[in-house]
Amino acid sequence: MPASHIYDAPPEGAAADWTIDQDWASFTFKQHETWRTLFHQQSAALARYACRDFLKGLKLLGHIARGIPDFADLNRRLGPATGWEVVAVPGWIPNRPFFEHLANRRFPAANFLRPPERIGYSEEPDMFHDIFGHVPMLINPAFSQFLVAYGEAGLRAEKLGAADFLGRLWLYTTEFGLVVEEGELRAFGGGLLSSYAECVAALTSPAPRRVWLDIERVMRTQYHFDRFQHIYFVVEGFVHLLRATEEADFAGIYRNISGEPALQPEDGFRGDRVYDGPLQPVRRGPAFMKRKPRR
Ligand SMILES: C[C@H](O)[C@H](O)[C@H]1CNc2nc(N)[nH]c(=O)c2N1
Ligand SMILES: N[C@@H](Cc1ccccc1)C(=O)O
Ligand SMILES: [Fe+2]
Repeated sequence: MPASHIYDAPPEGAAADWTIDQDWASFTFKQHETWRTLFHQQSAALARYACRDFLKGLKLLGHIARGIPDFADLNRRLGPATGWEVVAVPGWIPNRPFFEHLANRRFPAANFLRPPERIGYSEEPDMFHDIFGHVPMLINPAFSQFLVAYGEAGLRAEKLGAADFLGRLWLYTTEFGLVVEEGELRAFGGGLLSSYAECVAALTSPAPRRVWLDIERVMRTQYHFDRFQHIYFVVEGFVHLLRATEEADFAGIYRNISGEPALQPEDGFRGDRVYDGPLQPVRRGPAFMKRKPRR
């Protein structure tokens, strides 16, 4: 069982809002090396696979190529460019503080880094996943506002006991969401952008189901947390995602679906609008995977 940083009580040193000191000085040369390897592998691989605003956001954060970023330094750039700040958390925190941070434009980022042997895929969100996978997308105003609307909806859902249903909306958009841009299928979900292996599968494999986003359908659908998804949802664009979230009657949806069994990720569903557009071609491994010509 992989080491899991899942907390139901604030660990030693965490504040009441679950934030903790990033303790940037504690990271070793080896950990900065792991970060640099992750950064260069992922950015080389994503040029054709990531949505355009992710690539733009990554350029803005370019200095994080050098090694593990000091969040205080990162925030000096991120704040003026997006209105967000990154706050360090010890790992997976309960719904309430998580929603609270998002509603106030504070992005919770894990304060630990995956070990070198988990470079291609990590079963749990680590700092690389949060900073590389999620933060660049904050420069897209509609997506950034979607996260705020999501946090606010989460705080309301929490009162109804519906937070886990809303967690599915996060998972199938912010974690593993796909978007069509100029006719091309691209990834915007942080869980894809921080994992080359799953990003390629989500964009090129015929195996997973791909369905146009419908909020109620997403909230019915269970997910796997620590392996590749069996179904991916496709959005037409981020304004569309924001609009759908702002207009959703989450209380009504919750009443509709809470009495029915959840859909398994493998299940189809009546009314699914299947995405039948083009997939991405499988490209030869990115630069770092090309065999060096034998001298
Ligand atoms: C931010 C992190 O990468 C991950 O996406 C989110 C997903 N949903 C979550 N939901 C809760 N309640 N707590 C969390 O820490 C997270 N982490
Ligand atoms: N699989 C992602 C991390 C992740 C795990 C679980 C949920 C979301 C994201 C990665 O390798 O970076
Ligand atoms: Fe995430």
